[in-house]
Amino acid sequence: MDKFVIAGNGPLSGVIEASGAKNAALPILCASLLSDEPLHVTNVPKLWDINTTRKLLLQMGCTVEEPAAHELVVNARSITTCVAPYELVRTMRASILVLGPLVAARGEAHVSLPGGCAIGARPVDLHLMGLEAMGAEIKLEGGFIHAKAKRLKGARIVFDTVTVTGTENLMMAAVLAEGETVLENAAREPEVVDLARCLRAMGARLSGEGTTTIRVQGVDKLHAATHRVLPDRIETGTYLLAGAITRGRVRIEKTDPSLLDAVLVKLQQAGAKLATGVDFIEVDMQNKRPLAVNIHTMPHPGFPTDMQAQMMALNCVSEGVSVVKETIFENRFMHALELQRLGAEIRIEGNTAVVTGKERLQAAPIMATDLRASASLVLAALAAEGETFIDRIYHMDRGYENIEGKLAALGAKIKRVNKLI
Ligand SMILES: CC(=O)N[C@H]1[C@@H](OP(=O)(O)OP(=O)(O)OC[C@H]2O[C@@H](n3ccc(=O)[nH]c3=O)[C@H](O)[C@@H]2O)O[C@H](CO)[C@@H](O)[C@@H]1O
Ligand SMILES: C=C(OP(=O)(O)O)C(=O)O
Repeated sequence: MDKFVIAGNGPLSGVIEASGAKNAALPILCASLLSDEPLHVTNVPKLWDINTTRKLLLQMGCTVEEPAAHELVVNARSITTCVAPYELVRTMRASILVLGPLVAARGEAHVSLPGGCAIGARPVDLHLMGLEAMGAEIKLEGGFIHAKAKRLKGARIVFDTVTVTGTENLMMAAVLAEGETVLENAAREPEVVDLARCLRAMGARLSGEGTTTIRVQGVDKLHAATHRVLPDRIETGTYLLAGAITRGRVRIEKTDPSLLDAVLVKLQQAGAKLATGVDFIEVDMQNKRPLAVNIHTMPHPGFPTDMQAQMMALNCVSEGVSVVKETIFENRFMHALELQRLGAEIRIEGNTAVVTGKERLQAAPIMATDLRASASLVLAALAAEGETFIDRIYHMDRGYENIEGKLAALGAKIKRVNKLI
């Protein structure tokens, strides 16, 4: 199993480019199932989750071409099966995103129930409730969701919890339904907005994305389209924190500062000097120790849960005491135990972590438990004294393209090794 060996070596500095957003590319690739014509997606990040989605689409009978690096053309005309098997779904929760498109466009779907992962139970009851409200017949059997519908019917659906993939699944289902669907208390995440833009390019009629009410007027069919995936705000935020935690100066290009308002506010509170332009963000810590900042995760536009672990790592070396409250997932503090191995002082009480900043962390062998937990460990290792070994970094490859290349370009000493150490 691959490991990272990271030697903390002072301030990082330099310029790197953001990749396309994983959490936008995944639903957009699944949206290809809504049409018999090709969907050409550009700025697709090179990630494990993208490979898994590709395998999922291929085994359903879609064709997937790669006309250039970071581009995929998917055509679902030749689809032969509406099954998303356990072997693929268990490696990627986002596979649930084929459910809405398959029922809407093909009248049936058989999707393995996505399991819980290390960050919480993550049920899909709201996805199913919405599809049922649109007239789908749903059965759970043998670990699978079986959904059937002749043609879905528009409905008014009120989410009692804000759900990102739930909103995406039902938005995709609604574009081919008969009549109007209204999604209330919808997720406002930029990735939902990006999916809506892609659907519109394919001929869908919808409005309100980016607000809590999304209205969709169903159409009979969608057509070919080209869509560029928006930049990854979580990847961008992670590298900005790599600059901050090492007291360095890092510039991220091909990104969009308007996607990261809540994170940039926290970086400023931590004492970072920020410069932004239409497509870049630069963080400059001016060699100073960061200040501790309180975090309270919230659905967009609040502070993203997918940046909580990385921010906790920053707090571990900041001046002062901070309170980190996780309100989205009930078990998203696995990184705290590993950060403690590096000498961090963290006290967990329910969904709250109280972090007392230390001037320095010390290297130790540690283990990645999920995607963003891994990112926080990499950040902490960059700021620790000595050589840190991080095991199970396959989690990281799910969501960060060429992480060691990008960090090395900023001056980090990071190596991927594949042997027992
Ligand atoms: C592929 C993708 O885009 N993943 C993101 C997506 O995950 P995902 O879409 O799975 O997360 P949700 O927004 O659905 O989850 C939010 C909360 O709602 C709960 N819930 C969700 C659905 C449901 O049917 N019932 C229910 O109770 C979840 O358990 C969780 O407590 O949004 C999360 C929250 O921003 C991010 O951390 C993930 O990176
Ligand atoms: C939790 C994440 O992804 P997923 O929903 O695919 O598990 C993430 O991107 O941080």
